[in-house]
Amino acid sequence: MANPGRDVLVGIDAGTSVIKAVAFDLAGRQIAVASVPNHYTTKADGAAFQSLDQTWIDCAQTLRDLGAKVEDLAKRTAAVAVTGQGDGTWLVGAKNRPVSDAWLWLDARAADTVLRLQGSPANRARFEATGTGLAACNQGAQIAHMAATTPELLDRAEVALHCKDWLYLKLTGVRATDPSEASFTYGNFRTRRYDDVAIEALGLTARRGLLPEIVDGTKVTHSLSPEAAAATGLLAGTPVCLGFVDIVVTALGAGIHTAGAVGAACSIVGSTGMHMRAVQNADVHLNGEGTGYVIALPIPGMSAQVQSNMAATLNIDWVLNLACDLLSEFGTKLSPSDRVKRIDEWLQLGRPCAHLYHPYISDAGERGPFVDTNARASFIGLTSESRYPDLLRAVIEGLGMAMRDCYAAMGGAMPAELRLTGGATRSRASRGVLGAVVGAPVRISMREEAGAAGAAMMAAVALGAYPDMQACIAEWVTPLLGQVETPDPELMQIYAQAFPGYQQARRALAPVWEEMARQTNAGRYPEVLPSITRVERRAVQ
Ligand SMILES: Nc1ncnc2c1ncn2[C@@H]1O[C@H](COP(=O)(O)OP(=O)(O)O)[C@@H](O)[C@H]1O
Ligand SMILES: O=P(O)(O)OC[C@H](O)[C@H](O)CO
Repeated sequence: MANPGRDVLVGIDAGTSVIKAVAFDLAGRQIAVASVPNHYTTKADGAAFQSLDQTWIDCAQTLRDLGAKVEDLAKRTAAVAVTGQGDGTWLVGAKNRPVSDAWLWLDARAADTVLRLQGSPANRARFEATGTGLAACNQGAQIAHMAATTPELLDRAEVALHCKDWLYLKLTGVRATDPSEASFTYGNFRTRRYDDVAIEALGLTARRGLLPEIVDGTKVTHSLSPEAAAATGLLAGTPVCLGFVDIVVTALGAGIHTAGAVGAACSIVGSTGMHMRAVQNADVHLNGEGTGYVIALPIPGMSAQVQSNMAATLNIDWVLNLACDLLSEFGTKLSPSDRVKRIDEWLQLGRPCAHLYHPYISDAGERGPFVDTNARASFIGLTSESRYPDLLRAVIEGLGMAMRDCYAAMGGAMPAELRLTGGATRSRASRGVLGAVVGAPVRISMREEAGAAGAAMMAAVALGAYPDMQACIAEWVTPLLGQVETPDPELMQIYAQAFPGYQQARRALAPVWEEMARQTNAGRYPEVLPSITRVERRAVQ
């Protein structure tokens, strides 16, 4: 290590719901966490945006709060590593000032542009290079949409960043992105560089100047600037590591790749669902439909083969909110933690496979294993006997069905072991359902903050605390993997029999969603009932 006496690594994970800063010792033991809620706004036109300045203020706050929890944090910090929510567009202009609010991965405004680009003959070549299907959440699609609709925004921009890149810029003054976002958006996962074919297929050759330098955080760090030191309470000159996108560093921390584990896969069941396995680049399977992501891992020559459900726990929140809205009409208020506590009870009361639920609750539709902005959630099989616990159970089963749909589309065998992380995997009952639907034994990690840990692991490798990532995994990840939880064979059979119906129904519903979207666009149906306002997490515009 370059600096003896510096015995703490700080990982920042700037997520969609929460921004966290976590302190670890050099062997990966968690010391303390500080967090603040993230703020973003959604609008009826599909917009989902957040303020760049506020994101930096929130991030700096978590670092100061962490400093209040860890004695002598500033002097002891060997490095800071930053990861964050992926996709989206964070435009920065002159003097490193934001050009506008950031478009998030949840933003659906680029849907028409995605359809146009998908229809172009160049799209397959783009997919073969990036390994990534185009969806409205991708920065490439969003910038192509801006180029067609609001080119003045791009004219004012000097660089197009992602969330973690913006925080890296605020921490170090360096405009950069990492190999994972660069290659799945505009590049080639094999070379981890930008690719002319991919950029041209998006129609963005003329805007190429917006793409920043690619920095591999396992090899290169930059120093914390004096301004950032003043804002965060850390010392100027502290090395800062630009982490890969949160999806793969979370998977790294949660055990996507450990020595000798054959057939292991990793699912993050958070706001969004990310289902993936670590493969050698030569073994990546590029499907005929051109969907999914291939995201470089911070391990040489390896990528995560990913299929993603746009919404995972957002569906659980929706069904819980439904109950809470009704209860509050009758004067009963349930706090968010009260609601979550009832999940297990309702899950036990609900009848297995009483209904089918398609968890496409996001306004942006679905992105894996099929891309359809018009896709919408639905229950199938309601009867007069259907009760609330049945619905709650169907929602969690639906997350499992969507997960199985994703793994089935990846090519090769279904997972031999499913390593789970994210809010919905906290309880054994929910894990039991998810494992039984996918038909795989489940394992969770004792690691509480997998995303921040994965970023900190990159800093540990960059500083030379480990000879390579494999050695770091052996100390930070493998020992924390919990017992194997075997799913109930009877449940597995019930779900295996129901799964073809789940797929058949979602295929059959596609023209219905299309027609509904047409009607909505024609103004026939109001987007939201006038009495119900959308969740405005914070008014930033
Ligand atoms: N026991 C559970 N079973 C199923 N879903 C859960 C459970 N606990 C939490 N969740 C879901 O996970 C979401 C996020 O949970 P939480 O862990 O509090 O947040 P985060 O993942 O952002 O840290 C909750 O809003 C809920 O939808
Ligand atoms: O912020 P979270 O939900 O942890 O991660 C979001 C992903 O990076 C996003 O779904 C990428 O499109």
